[in-house]
Amino acid sequence: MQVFKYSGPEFNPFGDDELVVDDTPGPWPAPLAPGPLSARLSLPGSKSLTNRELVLSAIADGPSTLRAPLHSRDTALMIEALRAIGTVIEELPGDNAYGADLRITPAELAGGTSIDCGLAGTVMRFLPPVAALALGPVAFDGDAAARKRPMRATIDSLRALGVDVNDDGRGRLPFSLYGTGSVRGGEIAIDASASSQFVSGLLLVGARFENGLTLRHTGDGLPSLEHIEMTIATLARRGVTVQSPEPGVWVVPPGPISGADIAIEPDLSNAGPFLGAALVAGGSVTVTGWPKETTQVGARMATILADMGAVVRFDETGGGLGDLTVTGSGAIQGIHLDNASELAPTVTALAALADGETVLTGIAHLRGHETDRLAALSAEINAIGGDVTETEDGLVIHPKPMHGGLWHSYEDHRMATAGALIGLAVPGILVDDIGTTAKTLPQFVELWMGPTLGLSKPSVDPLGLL
Ligand SMILES: O=C(O)C1=C[C@@H](OP(=O)(O)O)[C@@H](O)[C@H](O)C1
Ligand SMILES: C=C(OP(=O)(O)O)C(=O)O
Repeated sequence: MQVFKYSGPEFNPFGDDELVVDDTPGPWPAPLAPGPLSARLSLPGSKSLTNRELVLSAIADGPSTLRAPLHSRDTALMIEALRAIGTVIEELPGDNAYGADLRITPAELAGGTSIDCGLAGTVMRFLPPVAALALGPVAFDGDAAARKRPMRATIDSLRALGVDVNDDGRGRLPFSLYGTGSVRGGEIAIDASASSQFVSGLLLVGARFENGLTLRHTGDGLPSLEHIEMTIATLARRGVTVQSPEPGVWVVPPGPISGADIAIEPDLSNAGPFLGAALVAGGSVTVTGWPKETTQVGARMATILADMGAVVRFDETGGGLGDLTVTGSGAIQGIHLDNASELAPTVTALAALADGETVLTGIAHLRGHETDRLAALSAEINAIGGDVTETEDGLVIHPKPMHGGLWHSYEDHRMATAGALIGLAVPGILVDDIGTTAKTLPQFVELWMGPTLGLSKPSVDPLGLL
């Protein structure tokens, strides 16, 4: 693990001290904001879009090219998994700031292999239905933390589709399946209340099942509907039309999936902490390459930050893209927000620094994310003097002065960035494992210290703007 720390006195990031990189594992002193910000940055590709497009490219009728895909732990795991079952994935020459474009050539899928899901929900929920199309056994496992994440709907749905699955009955990783080279498909019902990824994983592959797929969600509320919409939109671009005759029911007809040339949008959820920094420190942060139309839930950050007191501006730059600029005064308003999805850790960090109460609802399923995010956020903020209460389906945050201390990341990239955000305003926050940001944004520290805070020379400047 690479750890970044200052060569000078801790908690004094404003002097002449140089940013040095060393390899000694240790906590990362989150820098205080040096004053109002004036930052402009571009971000690497979306995890959710990259991993959907990788899957669709692997089961398409012809080759695909992914432009500006995300290169991070979660996408590397997806690439390795698809290669393990036979897909050819090559890096194309080029000089992208955030890593190579990818050429994906589908091949006959073969089992006889094992897949490491790491802690990636998209790998553990999207890959098993793909592997079921392969000939031969495929074993799935992941990090110790991944063995706690809900997997029952994936396991049960594969069985209902006629796939032979071997598991220990806990509805968790590890398990293995025995592909026969085809999947019968047809009509099934699942309880997807623990994760929208159960639905997305099946919809992505449904057109490849002999009878297609009719999927009915039977449980309580369905979380992260935006992510299901994203799945349907990525399928539509490849010629697969998913019908939804009633809420919670989706029909995927059997048929072809086209190869495609796809430009991946920047990750708007990962933009959250950077844009939120303007609210904490004051000043402005601009994220370039922001798509005018998108299915990413991260786009909601623009409205959320406006509701929390920011001035948000979108300047079109052409080609359906623009610059999103968030300007803050340093004052933050509390909000009531339902279904914050993967944005919840960022919003909670901001709420802890706000002037009034924040109530987050509709996020009970965050207990099954990289860690139990409701427990982790309340434990960490309360440990540094804050006031967060867990409710049945969310959090209530009351602003309270906080003090420095060790901030635990729980192997969760969004817990680590939440610590960095609080550290902008609270002196002495030490994030125990900032390296966990590599799950979806390996350049987090460079972008945070460089373009955002102006504390170091950025080594990533894709648009030559900095
Ligand atoms: O499909 C996806 O790309 C995702 C769906 C969501 O999962 P849940 O529905 O489990 O929250 C989201 O939180 C995750 O970060 C990415
Ligand atoms: C929940 C998340 O990840 P995953 O794709 O592993 O579910 C997340 O990125 O916030």
